[in-house]
This record gives sequence, structure tokens and C-alpha cells, in this order.
Amino acid sequence: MNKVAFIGAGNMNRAIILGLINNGVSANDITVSNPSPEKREALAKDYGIKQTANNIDAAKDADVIVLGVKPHLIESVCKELASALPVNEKCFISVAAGTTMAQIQAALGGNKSVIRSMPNTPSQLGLGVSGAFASPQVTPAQKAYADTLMKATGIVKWLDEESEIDHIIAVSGSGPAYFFLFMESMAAEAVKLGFSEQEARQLVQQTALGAANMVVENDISIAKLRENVTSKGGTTQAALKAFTDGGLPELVSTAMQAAIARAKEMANK
Ligand SMILES: NC(=O)C1=CN([C@@H]2O[C@H](COP(=O)(O)OP(=O)(O)OC[C@H]3O[C@@H](n4cnc5c(N)ncnc54)[C@H](O)[C@@H]3O)[C@@H](O)[C@H]2O)C=CC1
Ligand SMILES: O=C(O)[C@@H]1CCC=N1
Repeated sequence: MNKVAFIGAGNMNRAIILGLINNGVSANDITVSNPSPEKREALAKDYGIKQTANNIDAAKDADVIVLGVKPHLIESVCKELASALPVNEKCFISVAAGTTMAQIQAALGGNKSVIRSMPNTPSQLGLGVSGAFASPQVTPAQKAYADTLMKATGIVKWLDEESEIDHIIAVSGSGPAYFFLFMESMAAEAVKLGFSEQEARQLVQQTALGAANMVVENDISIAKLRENVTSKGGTTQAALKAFTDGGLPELVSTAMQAAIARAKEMANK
């Protein structure tokens, strides 16, 4: 079991493909399909993987098929593949938010091997997080192979309940965008303070990188790391008071619950 097809050459599949290539998966074992040529051709040119406009051609020799199209297209892509391929022999990994196991299996024509995975875009750096929930039909060999694939892009958390996928979405699937918004806001203020856009980006990205690495490298709580920056009566305390007075912790909770609610709403379309 070593051939993998990616249906869709968009942001998420591209991030996973880059993660796999950077971790030594052979380009010969990877095929990507996408209706329009630009993104799939760029992937083929840059990384040597195979590409095609035809989903069935991409998937026919694959052991694992990663479904990386927008949620509203997952069912039609599954029906297309099931109409032409022996889907009992394959393992499908859907990365879509808000498309349920039941919907995917029904579109594939029954109880097939399906894994719902929720990755995130830092997968392209090998720094991704993937939550994964497997249907009972997934064999131990398929699960082991899917685990290896996902681990090439970062850490993997296997889930016991499908509903936990929505929680992974709220934390790590959508999570990079929360940090990007925060960094954008800091950079915009840095520009207002007189730094050039390039300087502002450099200051903010290095601060974020340093803070994230301090969390990774130090075996102490994140709260303690925050306290270590916060001199009593000093500048950080003044800034943090503005955040808490403005309701930042509650707002983070509201935002994450909104992501969960939206995932459920998408599933009930
Ligand atoms: N972008 C992210 O950070 C994450 C996205 N996801 C999931 O990944 C999936 C894809 O999202 P993105 O990559 O952001 O979207 P995207 O729009 O960047 O990529 C989707 C790609 O699918 C292609 N496509 C459209 N119809 C197709 C078809 N019939 N057959 C093959 N390819 C087709 C499009 O041309 C496009 O290149 C979604 O279901 C989303 O929920 C999951 C986790 C994180
Ligand atoms: O925004 C979305 O719906 C997808 C799922 C998680 C990240 N991007």
C-alpha cells in the first residue's frame, strides 16, 4: 500500500502534498487531480508528482484517496469515483469540514473504508495537526498507512467519536487563521507606529515564532510564560489589561464555538 491520490489541488491538499514530499514520500507515488490546470501543473513542476484533470485517472491505481475539495463537492466527487472504481479496495480520507461520515459513505455506495481527517495548513512545514476518525471498515493496514501519511505532515490525534472532528476544527483546523489575524492586527499597529510593512512583518513574525518556540521548549505552563513577561505595574500588564477588559478570553471562546456551530450547520445543509 503506497499510492496516494489527491482530489483537488487547493490550499489544504497542497499543504499535505508538500508535507509528504518534504518528509521523503516518493513523488512517483503521488497523483493530484484538479479541473483547472494551474495549481496541479505547478505542483507537478515543482515536486515531480503526477497530475491530471481526471479524478478517476488520478484515483484508479491509488490505495488511498484524499478528498480535498470544498465540502459541498465531496458527495458528487465520491459518486463520480464510486461509479467507475472498485471502491471496496480503497481507503478514502476526507479532509472536508462539515461533511459527515454517513454522507460520504452514502455517496460511495455503502459502508466503505473512510477516514475523516481534519488537518491544517502548517502541514506543509511538517508542523501540522490532524485529527482523524475512522469508519469501522478501515483495516488495520489502511489505518497504519493513513497514520504514516498524516504523521509526515505533523502530529496526529485519532478520535473515538466523529463529533470530536468539529472540536479539532475549532482548535487546530481553523486555528492558524486566529493567529494570523492577531499577527495582522499587531503588524497594522506597528505600521501606524512608523515601521515599514516589511519591518512590521519581521518584528511580528519573530515575536510569534519566539513565543511559540518558548511554549514548545519550556515545560512550564503557558500562563507562567505570560507572567514571566508581565512586570508588576509595567507595560505588558497595561496591554494585557486592555485585552481582558475588552473581553479577549470570552471572545476566543465565542469564536471557537462559532466554528463548531458552523461545522454542524454545514453538515445539515
Ligand atoms: N484550508 C484549510 O486550512 C483547511 C481546509 N480543509 C478542508 O479542505 C477542503 C479544501 O479546502 P481548501 O483547500 O481550502 O479549498 P481550495 O478552494 O483551495 O481547494 C479546492 C480545490 O478543489 C478543486 N476542485 C473543484 N472541483 C473539483 C472536482 N470536481 N474535482 C477535483 N477538484 C476539484 C478546486 O479547483 C480547488 O483547487 C475543504 O473541504 C475544507 O473544509 C480542512 C482543514 C483546513
Ligand atoms: O474554514 C474552513 O471551513 C476550513 C476548515 C478548517 C479550516 N478551513
